[in-house]
Amino acid sequence: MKMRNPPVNSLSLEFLTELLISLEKLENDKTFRGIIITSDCPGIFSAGLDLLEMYGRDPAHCAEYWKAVQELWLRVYLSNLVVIGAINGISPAGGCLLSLSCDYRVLANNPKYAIGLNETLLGIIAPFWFKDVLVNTIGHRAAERALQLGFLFPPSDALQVGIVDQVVPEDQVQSTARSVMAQWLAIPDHARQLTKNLVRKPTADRLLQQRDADIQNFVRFISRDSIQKSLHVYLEKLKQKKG
Ligand SMILES: CCCCC/C=C\CCC/C=C/CC(=O)SCCNC(=O)CCNC(=O)[C@H](O)C(C)(C)COP(=O)(O)OP(=O)(O)OC[C@H]1O[C@@H](n2cnc3c(N)ncnc32)[C@H](O)[C@@H]1OP(=O)(O)O
Repeated sequence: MKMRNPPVNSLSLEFLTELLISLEKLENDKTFRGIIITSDCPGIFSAGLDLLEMYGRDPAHCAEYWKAVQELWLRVYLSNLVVIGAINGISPAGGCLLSLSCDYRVLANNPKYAIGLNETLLGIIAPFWFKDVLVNTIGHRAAERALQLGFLFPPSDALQVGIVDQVVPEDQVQSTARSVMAQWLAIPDHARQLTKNLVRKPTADRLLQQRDADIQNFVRFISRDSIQKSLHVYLEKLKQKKG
């Protein structure tokens, strides 16, 4: 699955909906047993959640958006398919969550391709289920530092801390992802799927048990004047960077 939402594969409501529909189709087609998620935007896996879906929007829109974010996460995280991330670009925040929700992550060895949950740098916070997935992946202490400081790990650090499973030369990302897929597909589906569910269900259940409350928390938080100001400042910084 090649993500194509130029210029930066930001996860807008429309794009999330497209991804959800595509995933659902693949899940329902029994001839598919695995997917490789990668990007069609040069140098960018995904810029994460679309800031314009959270800035200057009314509460109803924010609620609809957050529901779609939750939905995509649950679908990828709990997918019965083998999901491999072929991460061929930078992957901050929501882009990192998408990567972390794969069963295996292969990152291209380019110092620009940083990955991490950088929410605090925007003046916002990673929701508890983003945090849970990071803690599950790199452990409590490393996650505590990474989350507070908004670390974006370059490939060598990303491998060392375990946020990705493999770092390979850029031209080998897709072929490595395909070899990894072959290994994973050698396992009988039912055994692998039940095991995946056993490991991941408690984390997903934490959100499933409080989805509506999570949406309300998000809407309350994102609608605060101080948070809207932080988003404004961050968006202006992105604009000014262009010069
Ligand atoms: C108490 C209870 C709390 C409950 C929950 C509360 C909290 C809310 C949590 C919300 C979670 C959010 C997670 C996220 O994912 S936030 C998004 C984080 N993303 C980023 O920080 C990345 C920002 N982008 C960049 O750093 C760069 O754009 C880049 C990806 C490195 C690419 O750089 P470059 O190639 O130089 O491209 P430009 O910077 O020029 O960007 C082109 C274009 O795209 C716009 N853009 C970039 N990123 C986003 C984005 N994420 N959303 C929307 N738009 C984006 C950028 O502004 C440019 O637009 P213009 O061409 O119009 O100027």
